[in-house]
Amino acid sequence: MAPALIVFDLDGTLLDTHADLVESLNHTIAALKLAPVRYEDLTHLVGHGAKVMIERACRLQGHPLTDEELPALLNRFIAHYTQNMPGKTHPYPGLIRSMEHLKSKGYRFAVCTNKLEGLARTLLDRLQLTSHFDAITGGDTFAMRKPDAGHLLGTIERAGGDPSRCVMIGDSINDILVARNAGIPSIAVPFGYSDVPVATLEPTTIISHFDELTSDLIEELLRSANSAFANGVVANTRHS
Ligand SMILES: O=C(O)COP(=O)(O)O
Ligand SMILES: [Mg+2]
Repeated sequence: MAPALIVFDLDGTLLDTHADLVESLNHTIAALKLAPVRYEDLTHLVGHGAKVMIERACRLQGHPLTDEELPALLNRFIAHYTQNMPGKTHPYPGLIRSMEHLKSKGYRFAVCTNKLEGLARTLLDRLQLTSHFDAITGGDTFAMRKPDAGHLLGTIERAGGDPSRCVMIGDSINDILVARNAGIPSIAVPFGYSDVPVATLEPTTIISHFDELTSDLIEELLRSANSAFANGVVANTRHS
């Protein structure tokens, strides 16, 4: 049987990006003389792409944005974030070891993030991680983005994967929803930026450290998902 494709979310799943996101976001909103946001605010701000993050941060600090204000702020964010990459950003503990191990068994990897694709690529390049992934797609790669199934299914297609041999791993609601919408099992990690406990998102399973991301776990998830699928327990959304 073909080895599975493991599709990762980026912010809060592959990489601990919080320090640099907070720094660039605060640099961005300082242009409007708004007070800085805190790390704790990120759970509510991150996961829907940079535009939403900037809009929400401004609203949080008492300044709802007009459509005219957003483009300049987005450019300010992109410039600052790009210039400082990789900054303090680093892979979560055990990630590289787990990927190397899974790779040696033939597993393949892709990234499906709502970050702008260009930012995701530059960040992964500067951390020398790009070569691990057969596809990297962002919130602006397709006409739709997470939680729309099309973003995940498009990522799988670009990686040459088979949707019946894929799992999605992420830290927040959009990751769990995109997997459910695409008919693919999900693994949640609790160390990212969800504003609710990840168990309440009802992922297929939860791992609290990448040491738990083993081939046994992945094969078990795929077996259960495919038998539920074959028995008609879950809707056939995979190829819609
Ligand atoms: O909000 C973002 O920039 C992206 O977040 P994600 O990598 O968790 O999808
Ligand atoms: Mg995330």
